Amino acid sequence: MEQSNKQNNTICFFGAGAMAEAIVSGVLAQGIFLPEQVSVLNKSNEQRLHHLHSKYGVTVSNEEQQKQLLLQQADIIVLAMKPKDAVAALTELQAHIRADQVLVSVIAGLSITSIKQLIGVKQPVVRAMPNTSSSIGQGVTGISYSDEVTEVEKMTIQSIFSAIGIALTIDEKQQSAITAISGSGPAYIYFFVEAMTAAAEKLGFTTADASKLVLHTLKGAAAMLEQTELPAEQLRKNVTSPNGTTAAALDVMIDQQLSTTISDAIQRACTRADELGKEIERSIH
Ligand SMILES: NC(=O)C1=CN([C@@H]2O[C@H](COP(=O)(O)OP(=O)(O)OC[C@H]3O[C@@H](n4cnc5c(N)ncnc54)[C@H](OP(=O)(O)O)[C@@H]3O)[C@@H](O)[C@H]2O)C=CC1
Ligand SMILES: O=C(O)[C@@H]1CCC=N1
Repeated sequence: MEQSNKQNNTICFFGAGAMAEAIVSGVLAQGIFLPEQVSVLNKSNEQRLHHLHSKYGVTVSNEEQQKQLLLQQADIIVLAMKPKDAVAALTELQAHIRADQVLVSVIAGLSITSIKQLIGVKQPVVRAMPNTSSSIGQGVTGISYSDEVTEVEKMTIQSIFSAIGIALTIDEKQQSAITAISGSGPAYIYFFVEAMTAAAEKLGFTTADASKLVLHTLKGAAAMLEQTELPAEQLRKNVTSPNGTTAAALDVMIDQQLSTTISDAIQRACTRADELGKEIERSIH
């Protein structure tokens, strides 16, 4: 309770999806905000609001007048809708926002310039790219600030994202790149886990055993990276006996150019983040 943030008493999530829930869950678990300091708004999905209210005890709304009130009362507003919904939401917000409210966008591609164009230039704007691991305090967030954000506000934002993982201040130019690495990154790992689990089942393990084997292999490998501080290449070599099983598997991956596929995929995600930003810019003009 003592840890709750006294300088910023209320935070309002404009958007109630997966990313909003990951941050809400993380900040509540870490005691950064109390449930009564948090509100979450969406467009229409009642079931989703019911879930968030019953699980976290936060205030929820999709009703116009109450939404306006909650937005006006908030010290920090987090924009957490899909890029395609951003222009409509910011246009709606423009009528209610004050210059002493900090606007934090987690929307992929949406630039600080576009946000300012839609809401006015005096606003302190934060562009952040978190990931869903924030829900368990293991997130990665890249943060960029507009010139209007004060040092005190920066410290507050930094403390929020640091409480739910690691937070790096980055140049806004790097936002698409960080989106492609750590924003989307958990999905790449889950995809790899899905493929390994399916392969284990094909080799005769039950789904439960296959999942357990893969999960613990992943956890052990991540812990080895963290605890030994050895480079991944060295750890990989330690597993790979000459002419052994690992070498046989890695030969298949190398033959099928898995590294190139991963590099191309990440580059494509980075380009897609830029495209999302440009699509938003075009819809403003
Ligand atoms: N998921 C992730 O891993 C990450 C996502 N992001 C970014 O976070 C943002 C949200 O993604 P995610 O949570 O996955 O998306 P979801 O689709 O899960 O959630 C989007 C939410 O926005 C709400 N919404 C849409 N329009 C409005 C509006 N005009 N007013 C209020 N609420 C609105 C939707 O409400 P309703 O359901 O009622 O329509 C829904 O609650 C995206 O911009 C994405 O780029 C960033 C980092 C990681
Ligand atoms: O897929 C997306 O566009 C968002 C941004 C990063 C993770 N999810």
